[in-house]
Amino acid sequence: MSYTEQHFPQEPTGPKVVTDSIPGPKGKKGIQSLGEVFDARCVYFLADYQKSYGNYIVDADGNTLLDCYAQIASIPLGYNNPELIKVAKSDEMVSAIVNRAALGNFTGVEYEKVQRSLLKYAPKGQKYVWNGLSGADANELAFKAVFFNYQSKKRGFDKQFSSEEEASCMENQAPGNPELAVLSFARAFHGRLFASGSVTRSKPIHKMDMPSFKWPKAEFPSYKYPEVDNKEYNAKEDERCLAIVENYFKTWHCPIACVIVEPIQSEGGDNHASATFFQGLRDITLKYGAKLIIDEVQTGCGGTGIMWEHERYNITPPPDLVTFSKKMQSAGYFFHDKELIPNQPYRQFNTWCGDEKLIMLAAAICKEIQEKDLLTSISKTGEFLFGKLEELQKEYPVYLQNLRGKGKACFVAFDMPSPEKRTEFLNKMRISGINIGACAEVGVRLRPTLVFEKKHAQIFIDVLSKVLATL
Ligand SMILES: O=C(O)CCC(=O)C(=O)O
Ligand SMILES: NCCCC(=O)O
Repeated sequence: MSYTEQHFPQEPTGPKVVTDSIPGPKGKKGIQSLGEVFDARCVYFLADYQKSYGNYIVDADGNTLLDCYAQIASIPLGYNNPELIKVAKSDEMVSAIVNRAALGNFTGVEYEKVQRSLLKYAPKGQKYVWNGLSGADANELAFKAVFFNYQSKKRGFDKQFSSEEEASCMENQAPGNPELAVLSFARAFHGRLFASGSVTRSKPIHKMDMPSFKWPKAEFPSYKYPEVDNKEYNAKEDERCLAIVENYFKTWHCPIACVIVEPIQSEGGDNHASATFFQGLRDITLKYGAKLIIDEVQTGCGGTGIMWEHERYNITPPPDLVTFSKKMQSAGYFFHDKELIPNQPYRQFNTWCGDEKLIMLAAAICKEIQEKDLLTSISKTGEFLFGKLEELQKEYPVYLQNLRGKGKACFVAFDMPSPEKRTEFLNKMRISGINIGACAEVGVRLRPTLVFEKKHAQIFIDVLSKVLATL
């Protein structure tokens, strides 16, 4: 029996659309009234989460859509997963919810066990975790850890701050607030807060009008597909982009304390890079005494068929920090060098220091993935899906351009010929019962749950081929 047969015995056998448009009349009315209390302009449709089940999301009008986007890559094990519901109803979870601890100061007796249960699933080579609240928060916390470490090393790890440093930081001035930079890449997405917004480079809408850190932007490889026919070109792309990174280290007006990079740039267009590129980044950061942060917010927790996508590249030594959120539900960063724990308490601190209920959920999700071998099954689904997409691509080369993500489970994307065609495509897919995502200007991305099986992939392909025939 497959995972969904076992855990979602009532899962629909296919999508069912009962209104002429999505949202239908109830959804439209609901969104309009919601707009009085919430900025509802980005709402695609109103979902009914109590009725959503497994791989299917149900909307307010009773439309049942096969969900290939899963809350922007964030539902790991299907809607209303019974194993997670058990965890949610446990006495420990109830206590964590109604007695939310300020974890740094008033840690509960059970917390060590919770933290250890999460650490079991840390990426290879990582030993510690610091918890945050969202992907953007995780990245900003990681930057802080890096900056503290950078300055502590310079000052001497055990040395106290000087009075000049203390006075100047109260004026937002050096030396207490030094000029240090984070290098990121064109088309990167790392969040929308201030430091995370400064390293985000995918769309102006994410950062317009915000004061920003003036940090260097390198180029991320732009590969040609299929990869087998473009090996030489793609290898040159790696070299070109690595040379740009190194040049920034040589010429930037202040020290670059770290590089942040996604293993696959997701929001920015599902842009992949090779093991050579990532090892090159590792080598450059080591050469210049900088840290390497891998942002696994979207790629982590199994979406690419392995738990942490960067492990595929065997980066040696492992990255210094790995940030996570989305499918993990909890957020934060893993690391291995104890000196990334600040030299004094209360530097990396806030009221919550994470969220115990979500850390419990994260550990339960990882355990379920491991115990039910969901990485093997999602990889098999991905292989089947990609094969079918390659066949369709022969028939519709204009609409399935740059098909990418082969061998990376269902973390798959392709490009449409124009933004207008993409909008038409996404709308037609939705009204035909498939919820699917966009990325960059013309990209279409699949981000299903880890319990997306061959039968679901087949439904997707059937609808896709019908829709492609109408474009
Ligand atoms: O738009 C956002 O803030 C979420 C972005 C994201 O992670 C994505 O679209 O992949
Ligand atoms: N960054 C994704 C926001 C949601 C969307 O455009 O579909």
